[in-house]
Order: sequence, then C-alpha cells, then structure tokens
Amino acid sequence: MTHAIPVAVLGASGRMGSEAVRAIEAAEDLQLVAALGRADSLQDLVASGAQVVVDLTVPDSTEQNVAFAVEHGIHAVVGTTGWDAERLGRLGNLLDQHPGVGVLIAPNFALGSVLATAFAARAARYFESVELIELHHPDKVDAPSGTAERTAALIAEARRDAGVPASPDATRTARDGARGCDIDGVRVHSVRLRGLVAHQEVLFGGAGEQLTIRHDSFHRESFMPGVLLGVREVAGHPGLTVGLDGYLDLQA
Ligand SMILES: NC(=O)C1=CN([C@@H]2O[C@H](COP(=O)(O)OP(=O)(O)OC[C@H]3O[C@@H](n4cnc5c(N)ncnc54)[C@H](OP(=O)(O)O)[C@@H]3O)[C@@H](O)[C@H]2O)C=CC1
Ligand SMILES: O=C(O)C1=N[C@H](C(=O)O)C[C@H](O)C1
Repeated sequence: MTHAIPVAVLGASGRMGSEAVRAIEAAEDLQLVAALGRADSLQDLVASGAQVVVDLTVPDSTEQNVAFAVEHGIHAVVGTTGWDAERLGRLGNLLDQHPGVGVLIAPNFALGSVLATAFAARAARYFESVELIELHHPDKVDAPSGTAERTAALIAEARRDAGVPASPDATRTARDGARGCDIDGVRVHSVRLRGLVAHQEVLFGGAGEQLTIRHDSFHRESFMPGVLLGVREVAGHPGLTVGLDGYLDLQA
C-alpha cells in the first residue's frame, strides 16, 4: 500500500475545521499531522511535515496562510471565503514562482452545491430574470456567501456571453438593502437564521414560468467528501484551481 498523505488542518477547532479533522482521521489513506488554530505558528505546518494543508479559517487570514504554504512547497485545499479577484491574482502570481505546488480554492465542497452552481450557469442564458437567495446560520461572518459570489459571477458571465440583457427591474425607490447586493448585475439576497446551515436558491423567471435551483446542506458532513477529494487530488493539479468542479468531470 502507498504511504498515507500527511495533512494539516488550519482552523481545526472551528465548525468546519473540527469536522475536517474527524474526516481526515477516519480516512485510511490520509494522516493528520497537525491541527492548528489562531494561536499556533505557521512554522508548525512546516515542522509537521504536512504535504497538504486544509485552510478553514477566516477571510482575514486565509491569504497569508495559503501564501505561507505555497512558499514552503505545501499544497493547499482552501474552503475559506474572501478570495476576490485581486487575491486570486496575487495567488496566481505566487504560484507561477512555485510551479510544482497546487492550490484548490473551493467556494463550496458539497457535491450538490457544485452541481447546482453548474446547472444555474447552464440555465442562465434562457431566462429574462435571475435573482439569488443564500441562507446561512447566523454565526457566519461574511455576506454574501462565497458560493453566492461564485454562482452569481458564473451566471453573469454566461448571460454576457449569450448577449442576454439585464434582468428587468422598474424599482425607482427602495430602502437600503431591499434589493440585495449587485454582483455583476445579479441581485443577491442574504438571510441569516438560527437553525440553518448552508442553503441557496437561484430563481430564474421567464414569461409565465419560474425555475428554482435549490441546494441545502443540512449538516457539515455534506462538505467532507469534497474536502477529502481535494486533499487527494491537489498535488496532481499544480497551479491554481477555483471550484471543486475543476477536479470533477461534470460533462459525463
Ligand atoms: N468551502 C466550503 O464548502 C465551506 C466553507 N466554509 C468557510 O470556511 C470558513 C470557516 O467557517 P467555519 O468553520 O464556520 O468558521 P469558524 O469560525 O467556526 O472557524 C474558523 C476557525 O479558524 C480559526 N482561525 C482564525 N484565524 C486563524 C488563523 N490566523 N490561523 C488559524 N486558524 C485561525 C478560528 O479560531 P478562533 O476560534 O481561535 O478564532 C476558528 O477555529 C468560512 O470562511 C466559511 O465561509 C464553511 C463551510 C463550508
Ligand atoms: O460559512 C459557511 O457556513 C459556509 N460558507 C461557504 C460560503 O460562504 O459559501 C460555503 C457554505 O455556503 C457554508
């Protein structure tokens, strides 16, 4: 049998990090070599001998964590939000200087969510109107969700490519926030509610019809197969990959 991949988790005591620690410990082909939090030094990553780090921390720290990993030749699987175009650009440049290293930035590790986003991008050109609602637990620190940012961007790109005009909207007066935020012309509404985990609806409207593409994560175990897939695959995908779909064959 081949050796187990040594893996470190950053943000190991958080909601996602603790779930990832359990999943990695239960996987025979992976070995958890470090479970680190805010108080630990990133040097512990190097000392642990990790080949792959899973970053499940906070938007404020993820960029420096991943840069450190790349500079030390450690592949990174990143679920943390906050990776806007500027940060991705800087990471791409850094990876150019470390050509053997792979980084996966996965806005959502749940297979159903990855599929829902792909379906939404596919449907985007066929409807006059589109809006998006994301719904999460109230302990989430960022809004809108990273998944919503990515879904909206892909929908906008598909509509632009197909020459679809902006969604109709006659609103002339509105309270702040009433129409959500605007991501590339797609309105995104964020709900924070105790009892929820992670949910998203993409609403498409055409004359006399509506298509809703909804995904629900009821438990964080839904993200674990994607985390494990990322850990197993990242070394084989040098450079930057955005979206778990980059490791899946969604055309099949
Ligand atoms: N891609 C996906 O499928 C998913 C992504 N997420 C994203 O993952 C991130 C984490 O979410 P969640 O687990 O709910 O958040 P939590 O707040 O529960 O966990 C974050 C953890 O990171 C730790 N942390 C903060 N700063 C650092 C640092 N500099 N170095 C190491 N650890 C640090 C925190 O420690 P302390 O408590 O000491 O502050 C905390 O334990 C979010 O961005 C979220 O949006 C969440 C679910 C799924
Ligand atoms: O904070 C969360 O919980 C989640 N964060 C990610 C996001 O912002 O999209 C993924 C999932 O929605 C859960």
